[in-house]
Amino acid sequence: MSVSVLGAGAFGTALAISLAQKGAVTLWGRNPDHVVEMQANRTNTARLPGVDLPASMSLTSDIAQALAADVILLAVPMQRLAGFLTDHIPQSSTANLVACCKGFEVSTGRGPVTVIRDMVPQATAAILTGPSFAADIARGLPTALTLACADDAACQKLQQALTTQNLRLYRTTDTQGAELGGALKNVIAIACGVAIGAGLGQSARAALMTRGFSEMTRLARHLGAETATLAGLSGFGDLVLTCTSEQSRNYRLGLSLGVGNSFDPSTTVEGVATARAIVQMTQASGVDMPITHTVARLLDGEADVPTSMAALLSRPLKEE
Ligand SMILES: NC(=O)c1ccc[n+]([C@@H]2O[C@H](COP(=O)([O-])OP(=O)(O)OC[C@H]3O[C@@H](n4cnc5c(N)ncnc54)[C@H](O)[C@@H]3O)[C@@H](O)[C@H]2O)c1
Ligand SMILES: O=P(O)(O)OC[C@H](O)CO
Repeated sequence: MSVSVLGAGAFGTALAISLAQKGAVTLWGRNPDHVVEMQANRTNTARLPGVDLPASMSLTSDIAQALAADVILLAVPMQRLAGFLTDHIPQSSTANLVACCKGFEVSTGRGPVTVIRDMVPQATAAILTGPSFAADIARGLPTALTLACADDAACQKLQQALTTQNLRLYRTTDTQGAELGGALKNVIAIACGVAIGAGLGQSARAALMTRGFSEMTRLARHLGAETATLAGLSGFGDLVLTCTSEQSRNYRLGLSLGVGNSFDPSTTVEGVATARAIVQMTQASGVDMPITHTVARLLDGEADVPTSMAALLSRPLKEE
Protein backbone atom coordinates (compact mmCIF):
# COMPACT_ATOMS: atom_id res chain seq x y z
CA MET A 1 0.00 0.00 0.00
CA SER A 2 1.36 3.44 -0.90
CA VAL A 3 1.58 5.94 1.96
CA SER A 4 1.50 9.73 2.19
CA VAL A 5 2.20 11.72 5.32
CA LEU A 6 0.43 15.08 5.54
CA GLY A 7 2.21 17.54 7.79
CA ALA A 8 5.95 18.14 7.55
CA GLY A 9 6.56 18.70 11.23
CA ALA A 10 8.86 16.64 13.42
CA PHE A 11 6.56 13.63 13.71
CA GLY A 12 5.35 13.57 10.11
CA THR A 13 8.91 13.77 8.83
CA ALA A 14 10.10 11.03 11.18
CA LEU A 15 7.27 8.69 10.19
CA ALA A 16 7.96 9.31 6.50
CA ILE A 17 11.66 8.55 7.03
CA SER A 18 10.85 5.25 8.70
CA LEU A 19 8.22 4.28 6.11
CA ALA A 20 10.66 5.07 3.30
CA GLN A 21 12.52 1.89 4.35
CA LYS A 22 9.67 -0.05 2.74
CA GLY A 23 9.49 1.88 -0.53
CA ALA A 24 8.17 5.12 -1.93
CA VAL A 25 6.52 7.49 0.52
CA THR A 26 5.30 11.05 0.05
CA LEU A 27 5.65 13.81 2.64
CA TRP A 28 3.32 16.78 2.12
CA GLY A 29 4.02 20.18 3.66
CA ARG A 30 1.74 23.21 3.51
CA ASN A 31 4.52 25.72 2.97
CA PRO A 32 5.90 25.46 -0.62
CA ASP A 33 9.11 27.31 0.32
CA HIS A 34 9.77 24.86 3.14
CA VAL A 35 9.17 21.94 0.78
CA VAL A 36 11.56 23.36 -1.82
CA GLU A 37 14.18 23.84 0.88
CA MET A 38 13.76 20.24 2.07
CA GLN A 39 13.98 19.00 -1.53
CA ALA A 40 17.20 20.93 -2.05
CA ASN A 41 18.91 20.06 1.23
CA ARG A 42 17.34 16.61 1.81
CA THR A 43 16.75 17.48 5.43
CA ASN A 44 14.04 19.17 7.50
CA THR A 45 16.16 21.78 9.23
CA ALA A 46 13.20 23.57 10.81
CA ARG A 47 11.60 20.57 12.56
CA LEU A 48 14.00 17.63 12.53
CA PRO A 49 17.54 18.92 12.12
CA GLY A 50 20.48 16.61 11.58
CA VAL A 51 18.57 13.79 9.89
CA ASP A 52 18.88 13.00 6.17
CA LEU A 53 15.73 12.46 4.13
CA PRO A 54 16.02 9.17 2.19
CA ALA A 55 15.93 9.13 -1.60
CA SER A 56 12.70 7.09 -1.62
CA MET A 57 10.86 9.97 0.07
CA SER A 58 9.09 12.42 -2.26
CA LEU A 59 8.34 15.89 -0.97
CA THR A 60 5.43 17.93 -2.21
CA SER A 61 3.16 20.84 -1.41
CA ASP A 62 0.64 19.59 -3.97
CA ILE A 63 -2.20 18.11 -1.93
CA ALA A 64 -3.74 16.27 -4.89
CA GLN A 65 -0.49 14.39 -5.41
CA ALA A 66 -0.31 13.49 -1.73
CA LEU A 67 -3.92 12.31 -1.57
CA ALA A 68 -3.36 9.75 -4.34
CA ALA A 69 -1.89 7.26 -1.81
CA ASP A 70 -3.67 4.22 -0.32
CA VAL A 71 -2.97 5.32 3.26
CA ILE A 72 -2.92 8.93 4.47
CA LEU A 73 -1.21 9.78 7.76
CA LEU A 74 -2.44 13.05 9.30
CA ALA A 75 0.49 14.53 11.23
CA VAL A 76 -0.86 17.98 12.09
CA PRO A 77 -1.50 19.23 15.64
CA MET A 78 -4.82 18.22 17.22
CA GLN A 79 -6.36 21.68 17.30
CA ARG A 80 -5.70 21.98 13.53
CA LEU A 81 -7.07 18.61 12.48
CA ALA A 82 -10.69 19.57 11.82
CA GLY A 83 -9.72 22.67 9.83
CA PHE A 84 -7.21 20.62 7.90
CA LEU A 85 -9.84 18.04 6.95
CA THR A 86 -12.27 20.78 5.90
CA ASP A 87 -9.64 22.40 3.71
CA HIS A 88 -8.10 19.33 2.11
CA ILE A 89 -10.09 16.09 2.38
CA PRO A 90 -13.39 15.77 0.50
CA GLN A 91 -16.28 14.91 2.83
CA SER A 92 -17.15 11.92 0.60
CA SER A 93 -13.62 10.44 0.71
CA THR A 94 -13.30 6.71 1.41
CA ALA A 95 -9.58 6.96 2.15
CA ASN A 96 -7.68 5.26 4.96
CA LEU A 97 -7.06 8.23 7.28
CA VAL A 98 -4.70 7.64 10.20
CA ALA A 99 -4.50 10.41 12.80
CA CYS A 100 -1.03 10.85 14.27
CA CYS A 101 -1.91 13.61 16.73
CA LYS A 102 -2.58 13.40 20.46
CA GLY A 103 -5.23 15.45 22.21
CA PHE A 104 -8.82 16.61 22.39
CA GLU A 105 -10.39 19.60 20.70
CA VAL A 106 -11.02 22.42 23.15
CA SER A 107 -14.01 23.63 21.15
CA THR A 108 -15.85 20.27 21.01
CA GLY A 109 -14.08 17.77 23.30
CA ARG A 110 -13.59 15.40 20.36
CA GLY A 111 -10.54 13.20 19.91
CA PRO A 112 -8.84 12.68 16.53
CA VAL A 113 -10.75 9.57 15.43
CA THR A 114 -14.08 11.16 16.29
CA VAL A 115 -13.12 14.27 14.33
CA ILE A 116 -12.29 12.15 11.27
CA ARG A 117 -15.50 10.12 11.60
CA ASP A 118 -17.62 13.26 11.93
CA MET A 119 -16.03 15.09 9.02
CA VAL A 120 -15.24 12.27 6.59
CA PRO A 121 -17.85 9.64 7.51
CA GLN A 122 -17.06 7.11 4.80
CA ALA A 123 -13.32 7.08 5.44
CA THR A 124 -11.60 4.36 7.46
CA ALA A 125 -10.55 6.27 10.58
CA ALA A 126 -7.57 5.12 12.65
CA ILE A 127 -5.06 6.53 15.12
CA LEU A 128 -1.35 5.84 15.48
CA THR A 129 -0.18 6.69 18.97
CA GLY A 130 2.17 5.55 21.70
CA PRO A 131 5.63 6.22 23.14
CA SER A 132 7.89 7.64 20.44
CA PHE A 133 10.00 10.70 19.98
CA ALA A 134 10.29 11.86 16.39
CA ALA A 135 14.08 12.06 16.71
CA ASP A 136 14.24 8.41 17.82
CA ILE A 137 12.07 7.15 14.97
CA ALA A 138 14.01 9.21 12.44
CA ARG A 139 17.33 7.81 13.67
CA GLY A 140 16.04 4.27 13.20
CA LEU A 141 15.87 3.48 16.92
CA PRO A 142 13.38 0.75 17.91
CA THR A 143 9.86 1.98 18.74
CA ALA A 144 6.56 0.24 19.50
CA LEU A 145 3.25 2.02 18.95
CA THR A 146 -0.48 1.37 19.09
CA LEU A 147 -2.56 1.42 15.91
CA ALA A 148 -6.27 1.66 16.70
CA CYS A 149 -9.09 1.22 14.20
CA ALA A 150 -12.64 0.06 14.94
CA ASP A 151 -12.61 -2.18 11.85
CA ASP A 152 -10.24 -5.02 12.76
CA ALA A 153 -9.77 -6.23 9.17
CA ALA A 154 -8.80 -2.72 8.07
CA CYS A 155 -6.60 -2.40 11.15
CA GLN A 156 -4.68 -5.54 10.20
CA LYS A 157 -4.02 -4.20 6.70
CA LEU A 158 -2.88 -0.86 8.08
CA GLN A 159 -0.70 -2.62 10.64
CA GLN A 160 1.09 -4.45 7.82
CA ALA A 161 1.41 -1.31 5.74
CA LEU A 162 2.78 0.90 8.51
CA THR A 163 5.06 -1.46 10.42
CA THR A 164 8.73 -0.95 9.56
CA GLN A 165 11.98 -2.41 10.85
CA ASN A 166 12.15 0.14 13.66
CA LEU A 167 8.42 0.86 14.07
CA ARG A 168 6.53 -2.11 15.53
CA LEU A 169 2.77 -1.62 15.64
CA TYR A 170 0.35 -3.37 17.98
CA ARG A 171 -3.30 -3.12 17.01
CA THR A 172 -6.55 -2.62 18.86
CA THR A 173 -10.13 -1.80 17.91
CA ASP A 174 -10.47 0.44 20.99
CA THR A 175 -9.96 3.80 19.31
CA GLN A 176 -11.37 5.70 22.28
CA GLY A 177 -8.90 4.14 24.72
CA ALA A 178 -6.01 4.89 22.36
CA GLU A 179 -7.15 8.51 21.95
CA LEU A 180 -7.51 8.97 25.70
CA GLY A 181 -4.11 7.56 26.66
CA GLY A 182 -2.18 9.65 24.15
CA ALA A 183 -4.00 12.84 25.09
CA LEU A 184 -4.15 12.54 28.87
CA LYS A 185 -0.53 11.53 29.41
CA ASN A 186 0.59 14.91 28.05
CA VAL A 187 -1.19 16.72 30.89
CA ILE A 188 0.39 14.46 33.49
CA ALA A 189 3.78 15.05 31.85
CA ILE A 190 3.33 18.79 32.34
CA ALA A 191 2.58 18.14 36.02
CA CYS A 192 5.71 15.99 36.34
CA GLY A 193 7.83 18.66 34.69
CA VAL A 194 6.48 21.22 37.15
CA ALA A 195 7.32 18.96 40.08
CA ILE A 196 10.89 18.37 38.94
CA GLY A 197 11.38 22.01 37.91
CA ALA A 198 10.17 23.24 41.29
CA GLY A 199 12.57 20.88 43.07
CA LEU A 200 9.87 18.66 44.56
CA GLY A 201 11.86 15.53 43.80
CA GLN A 202 11.64 12.16 42.09
CA SER A 203 9.24 10.73 44.68
CA ALA A 204 6.72 13.46 43.88
CA ARG A 205 7.06 12.65 40.19
CA ALA A 206 6.43 8.95 40.84
CA ALA A 207 3.32 9.88 42.82
CA LEU A 208 2.06 12.14 40.03
CA MET A 209 2.64 9.47 37.39
CA THR A 210 0.85 6.82 39.42
CA ARG A 211 -2.08 8.95 40.50
CA GLY A 212 -2.14 10.44 37.01
CA PHE A 213 -2.51 6.98 35.54
CA SER A 214 -5.30 6.37 38.04
CA GLU A 215 -7.26 9.40 36.82
CA MET A 216 -6.59 8.54 33.17
CA THR A 217 -8.06 5.08 33.78
CA ARG A 218 -11.01 6.54 35.71
CA LEU A 219 -12.02 8.74 32.80
CA ALA A 220 -11.51 5.91 30.31
CA ARG A 221 -13.78 3.63 32.38
CA HIS A 222 -16.41 6.36 32.64
CA LEU A 223 -16.42 6.88 28.88
CA GLY A 224 -16.62 3.16 28.11
CA ALA A 225 -13.07 2.70 26.82
CA GLU A 226 -11.18 -0.47 27.70
CA THR A 227 -8.90 0.05 30.67
CA ALA A 228 -6.53 -2.57 29.17
CA THR A 229 -5.83 -0.10 26.37
CA LEU A 230 -4.78 2.48 28.94
CA ALA A 231 -2.35 -0.06 30.39
CA GLY A 232 -0.74 -0.51 26.97
CA LEU A 233 1.64 1.48 24.80
CA SER A 234 -0.80 4.30 24.08
CA GLY A 235 -1.45 4.92 27.79
CA PHE A 236 1.01 3.64 30.36
CA GLY A 237 3.85 3.33 27.83
CA ASP A 238 3.56 6.89 26.64
CA LEU A 239 2.99 8.18 30.18
CA VAL A 240 6.32 6.71 31.27
CA LEU A 241 8.21 8.14 28.29
CA THR A 242 6.70 11.60 28.39
CA CYS A 243 6.92 12.08 32.16
CA THR A 244 10.59 11.14 32.36
CA SER A 245 12.33 12.67 29.35
CA GLU A 246 13.44 16.17 28.56
CA GLN A 247 12.91 15.28 24.90
CA SER A 248 9.20 15.78 25.62
CA ARG A 249 7.87 19.26 24.94
CA ASN A 250 5.05 18.76 27.42
CA TYR A 251 7.49 17.80 30.16
CA ARG A 252 9.79 20.70 29.23
CA LEU A 253 6.91 23.18 29.41
CA GLY A 254 6.21 21.86 32.92
CA LEU A 255 9.89 22.20 33.85
CA SER A 256 9.82 25.85 32.74
CA LEU A 257 6.71 26.51 34.79
CA GLY A 258 8.29 24.84 37.81
CA VAL A 259 11.51 26.81 37.49
CA GLY A 260 9.67 30.03 36.65
CA ASN A 261 11.09 30.45 33.15
CA SER A 262 9.23 31.41 29.99
CA PHE A 263 8.59 28.85 27.22
CA ASP A 264 8.56 29.37 23.43
CA PRO A 265 4.83 29.74 22.65
CA SER A 266 5.30 28.51 19.06
CA THR A 267 6.23 25.02 20.28
CA THR A 268 3.60 22.32 19.78
CA VAL A 269 2.58 21.35 23.33
CA GLU A 270 -0.62 19.34 23.02
CA GLY A 271 -1.22 18.99 26.77
CA VAL A 272 -2.14 22.66 27.19
CA ALA A 273 -5.30 22.53 25.08
CA THR A 274 -6.07 19.00 26.23
CA ALA A 275 -6.02 20.04 29.91
CA ARG A 276 -8.65 22.68 29.13
CA ALA A 277 -10.72 20.25 27.05
CA ILE A 278 -10.69 17.64 29.81
CA VAL A 279 -11.70 20.18 32.45
CA GLN A 280 -14.74 21.10 30.35
CA MET A 281 -15.56 17.43 29.72
CA THR A 282 -15.27 16.33 33.35
CA GLN A 283 -16.91 19.34 34.96
CA ALA A 284 -20.19 18.14 33.48
CA SER A 285 -19.66 14.44 34.20
CA GLY A 286 -18.17 14.85 37.67
CA VAL A 287 -15.28 12.45 36.99
CA ASP A 288 -12.55 13.22 39.52
CA MET A 289 -9.42 14.40 37.64
CA PRO A 290 -7.53 16.40 40.29
CA ILE A 291 -4.10 16.50 38.63
CA THR A 292 -5.52 17.49 35.25
CA HIS A 293 -7.65 20.24 36.81
CA THR A 294 -4.64 21.49 38.79
CA VAL A 295 -2.52 21.66 35.62
CA ALA A 296 -5.27 23.57 33.80
CA ARG A 297 -5.47 26.14 36.63
CA LEU A 298 -1.69 26.50 36.65
CA LEU A 299 -1.56 27.00 32.87
CA ASP A 300 -4.32 29.60 33.04
CA GLY A 301 -2.51 31.51 35.80
CA GLU A 302 -5.26 30.78 38.34
CA ALA A 303 -2.84 29.13 40.78
CA ASP A 304 0.90 29.04 41.41
CA VAL A 305 3.05 25.98 41.99
CA PRO A 306 3.03 25.98 45.82
CA THR A 307 -0.75 26.51 45.95
CA SER A 308 -1.28 23.76 43.41
CA MET A 309 0.81 21.24 45.33
CA ALA A 310 -0.84 22.21 48.61
CA ALA A 311 -4.27 21.70 47.03
CA LEU A 312 -3.33 18.23 45.76
CA LEU A 313 -1.79 17.18 49.09
CA SER A 314 -4.71 18.39 51.20
CA ARG A 315 -7.38 16.42 49.36
CA PRO A 316 -9.43 14.04 51.55
CA LEU A 317 -7.62 10.82 52.40
CA LYS A 318 -8.95 7.79 50.51
CA GLU A 319 -8.33 4.17 49.57
CA GLU A 320 -5.80 3.66 46.80
N1 LIG B 1 7.34 15.18 17.83
C1 LIG B 1 7.15 13.99 18.40
O1 LIG B 1 8.09 13.40 18.95
C2 LIG B 1 5.79 13.35 18.36
C3 LIG B 1 5.69 12.00 18.67
C4 LIG B 1 4.44 11.39 18.67
C5 LIG B 1 3.31 12.13 18.36
N2 LIG B 1 3.44 13.44 18.05
C6 LIG B 1 2.22 14.17 17.74
O2 LIG B 1 2.27 14.62 16.40
C7 LIG B 1 1.48 15.80 16.28
C8 LIG B 1 2.30 16.82 15.51
O3 LIG B 1 3.43 17.11 16.31
P1 LIG B 1 4.85 17.49 15.69
O4 LIG B 1 5.85 17.12 16.70
O5 LIG B 1 5.01 16.99 14.34
O6 LIG B 1 4.69 19.08 15.70
P2 LIG B 1 5.52 20.15 14.89
O7 LIG B 1 5.26 21.42 15.58
O8 LIG B 1 6.91 19.70 14.70
O9 LIG B 1 4.83 20.16 13.45
C9 LIG B 1 3.50 20.45 13.22
C10 LIG B 1 3.36 20.58 11.73
O10 LIG B 1 1.97 20.77 11.41
C11 LIG B 1 1.90 21.76 10.41
N3 LIG B 1 0.58 22.36 10.48
C12 LIG B 1 0.03 23.04 11.49
N4 LIG B 1 -1.20 23.44 11.15
C13 LIG B 1 -1.42 22.99 9.91
C14 LIG B 1 -2.50 23.11 9.01
N5 LIG B 1 -3.63 23.73 9.35
N6 LIG B 1 -2.38 22.55 7.80
C15 LIG B 1 -1.27 21.91 7.46
N7 LIG B 1 -0.20 21.75 8.25
C16 LIG B 1 -0.28 22.30 9.47
C17 LIG B 1 3.01 22.74 10.74
O11 LIG B 1 3.36 23.50 9.61
C18 LIG B 1 4.12 21.79 11.16
O12 LIG B 1 4.88 21.38 10.05
C19 LIG B 1 1.12 16.23 17.70
O13 LIG B 1 -0.20 15.91 17.98
C20 LIG B 1 2.06 15.44 18.57
O14 LIG B 1 1.52 15.13 19.83
C21 LIG B 1 4.65 14.07 18.04
O1 LIG C 1 7.20 16.18 22.79
P1 LIG C 1 5.88 15.70 23.30
O2 LIG C 1 5.66 16.03 24.74
O3 LIG C 1 4.75 16.12 22.41
O4 LIG C 1 5.91 14.11 23.27
C1 LIG C 1 6.11 13.45 22.07
C2 LIG C 1 5.41 12.11 22.07
O5 LIG C 1 4.02 12.27 22.31
C3 LIG C 1 5.98 11.12 23.02
O6 LIG C 1 5.40 9.87 22.79
